[in-house]
Amino acid sequence: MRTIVVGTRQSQLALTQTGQVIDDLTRICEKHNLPFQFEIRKIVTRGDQILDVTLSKVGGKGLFVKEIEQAMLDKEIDMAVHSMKDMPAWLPDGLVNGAVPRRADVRDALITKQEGLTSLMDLPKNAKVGTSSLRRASQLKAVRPDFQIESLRGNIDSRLRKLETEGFDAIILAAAGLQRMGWSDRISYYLPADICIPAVGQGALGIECREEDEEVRRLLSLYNDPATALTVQAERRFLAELNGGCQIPIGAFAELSDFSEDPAAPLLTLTGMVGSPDGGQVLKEISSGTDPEKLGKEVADKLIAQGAGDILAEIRR
Ligand SMILES: NCc1[nH]cc(CCC(=O)O)c1CC(=O)O
Repeated sequence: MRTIVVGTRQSQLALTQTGQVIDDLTRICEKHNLPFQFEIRKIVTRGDQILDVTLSKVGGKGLFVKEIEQAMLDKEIDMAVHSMKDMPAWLPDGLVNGAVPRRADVRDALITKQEGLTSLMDLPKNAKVGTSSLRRASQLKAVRPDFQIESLRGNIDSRLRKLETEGFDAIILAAAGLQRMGWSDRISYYLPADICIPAVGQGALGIECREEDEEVRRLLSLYNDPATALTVQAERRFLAELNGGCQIPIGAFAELSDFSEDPAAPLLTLTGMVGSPDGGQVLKEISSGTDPEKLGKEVADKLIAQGAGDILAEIRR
């Protein structure tokens, strides 16, 4: 019996996600009679150590995954469960994304003190809104230029506490994280994905493993959800094309249409956005196609033709 060591960050969300993935994999092993058991190894990443300071100032992509990837290359762990949106667009040599499980909710959610919200227009004038995501700030300011956007850092649990202690009218979090924690009753309003385009990979998980580990790869292929994998592939190609990390106001989400003519090559629709942090400019493009790589590149090219490169250059300066 092989023990597969699963690396994870030690935030509540990371531990919950890893536990849920191990439960799913255990069920798959029972069903297919595979001789594996699982063990969790907690790893502190640089991103966890510097949650209080401005992450974008520290720079670098993959602040939450680097140490975990090194442990995998060093064979201290065999696989790792990541939030897909924290994964850099490129993986290091020797590692692969072995499975993309079925995606949860892709949308961002508003958590407010006021109840019964039916739109962003229901929030008071000059509302103080907490988010450190330039992507969220840009898209909210585009609809409500009066919003006072203020930085909000930390794990999901500490961000929820800050809604009360720091006097925000609203904070924004990914719906998926709250749902996985069993806290979806805190959500007052789901932001429609076409108004606030989610982060690339939002709501999805990525299970990373060593390229040469055939046993683990075979197990993970049984856990992969092909539809989610295709949509995430288009979004990530889009991100790679714009050379984006999570600290840049870029968003994208892809959907599979079920009215496809050819079931072997389902039709994907990808919406992408690049915005300025003050919401003064929000560029959006949408395209459809069957090849996720071509589609990701096509939407990125259309945004660059609209001037997305200038917005991104200004932010990276
Ligand atoms: N950037 C942090 C992060 N990374 C993954 C999630 C949870 C949602 C997901 O898996 O997409 C969150 C929290 C948030 O953005 O609210």
